[in-house]
Amino acid sequence: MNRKIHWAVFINNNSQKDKFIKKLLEGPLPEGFEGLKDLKGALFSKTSLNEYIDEEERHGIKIINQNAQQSLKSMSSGEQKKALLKYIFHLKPDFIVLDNPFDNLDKDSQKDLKASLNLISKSAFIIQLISRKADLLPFITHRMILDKSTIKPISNGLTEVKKGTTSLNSSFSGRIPRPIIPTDYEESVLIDCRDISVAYGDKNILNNINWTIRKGEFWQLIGQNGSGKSTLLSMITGDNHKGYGQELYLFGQQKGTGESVWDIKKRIGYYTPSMTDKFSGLHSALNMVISGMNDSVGLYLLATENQRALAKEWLLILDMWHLRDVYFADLSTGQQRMIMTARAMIKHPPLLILDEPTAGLDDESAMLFISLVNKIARESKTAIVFVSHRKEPGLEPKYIYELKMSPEGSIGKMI
Ligand SMILES: Nc1ncnc2c1ncn2[C@@H]1O[C@H](COP(=O)(O)OP(=O)(O)OP(=O)(O)O)[C@@H](O)[C@H]1O
Repeated sequence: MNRKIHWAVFINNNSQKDKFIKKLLEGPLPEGFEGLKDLKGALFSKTSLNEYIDEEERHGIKIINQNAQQSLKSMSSGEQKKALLKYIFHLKPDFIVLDNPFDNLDKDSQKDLKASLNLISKSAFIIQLISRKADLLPFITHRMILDKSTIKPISNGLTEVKKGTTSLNSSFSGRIPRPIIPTDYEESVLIDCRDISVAYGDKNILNNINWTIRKGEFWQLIGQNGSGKSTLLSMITGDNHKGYGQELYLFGQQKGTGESVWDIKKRIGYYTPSMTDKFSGLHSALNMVISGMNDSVGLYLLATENQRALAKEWLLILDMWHLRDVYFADLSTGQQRMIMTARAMIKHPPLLILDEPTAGLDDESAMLFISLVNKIARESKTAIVFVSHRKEPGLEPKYIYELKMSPEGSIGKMI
């Protein structure tokens, strides 16, 4: 094939990305992409990965990791993306749609992925859906913006890509609303990991981790792909059976000494973007926030007046009260994340965990989201653990805990 054309399609809060991807892969082709008619396309995205994970969990069918012992779900983000790319490579598609391919990847993995994509670009057309300008692939020849459902060319460099107008830390009026009932956990130490080690078979993951999280502290957890961040989080949330018999104290009680899982869960607010896919989306923005008080999405019907009033306060702070009756599915990605964070925070749990919460957001939405997290940290007694690969401009963690990989398992240190 001759020299290839490759497109970057900038997406923002208003872009109807999913519909655009569907049209590219199933037709009718969007304007400007008619040249792809009758060509075979493949999708490289977090959503397609989640579908493969689902397939494996529900039906035990391995598709992209057929030769691996390990389940797709238990792989790190970098490992999952490598497996997907290898699978796509093997399919020999004519074009590949890349949906924010660098999300969730650390610098080294991004470099590896860039090199592989460069190679693939010699034989397949690439359409890169991109939220953050810094991610632009070097071989891209055409740039456009997806404005709602309309594709518009960018003639002059990137100047037409919307500039952020949000100023950090001044985006919300009023203070974070108080909970109806304060937490029943008043001790200063929330989580205490003493010499925690984890191995899977002969693969060492964590090596003598010592980490104490106290009331009100704002942490960022960083580390390369595969360094064990998710594994460590699963210890903290009480979900990992490898915590038994170790010096792991969750809200004052050692793991494996008859603690109730419910007592741990109710003290942690948790949000990661893939959670959003699990909701049908047919609940209003207001009801999604209310459901954070009842721990089940459907139970907003039983909400008390106080609960409704509190949810209203949150929507007002987020400047989303006018969107209260809009279906969650119809909100922009940035707005959905705000709602999910309010939902996780509404009871002021002692600990709030945000796992890669800015993945897939455009620069402006990411900035607004970070501004909300900083505000929560300043105005509540909730401790925060924010997991992210990117150095998030503007994020103001008080402490950074870093996992550094080694053959004996990652060691952790405060930096
Ligand atoms: N159940 C399991 N069986 C085998 N290996 C596992 C299991 N769970 C995790 N691992 C391995 O442990 C390592 C650490 O994975 P983990 O997901 O904790 O890393 P991470 O730092 O969160 O990575 P990422 O940033 O890419 O999400 C990976 O190599 C992963 O494959």
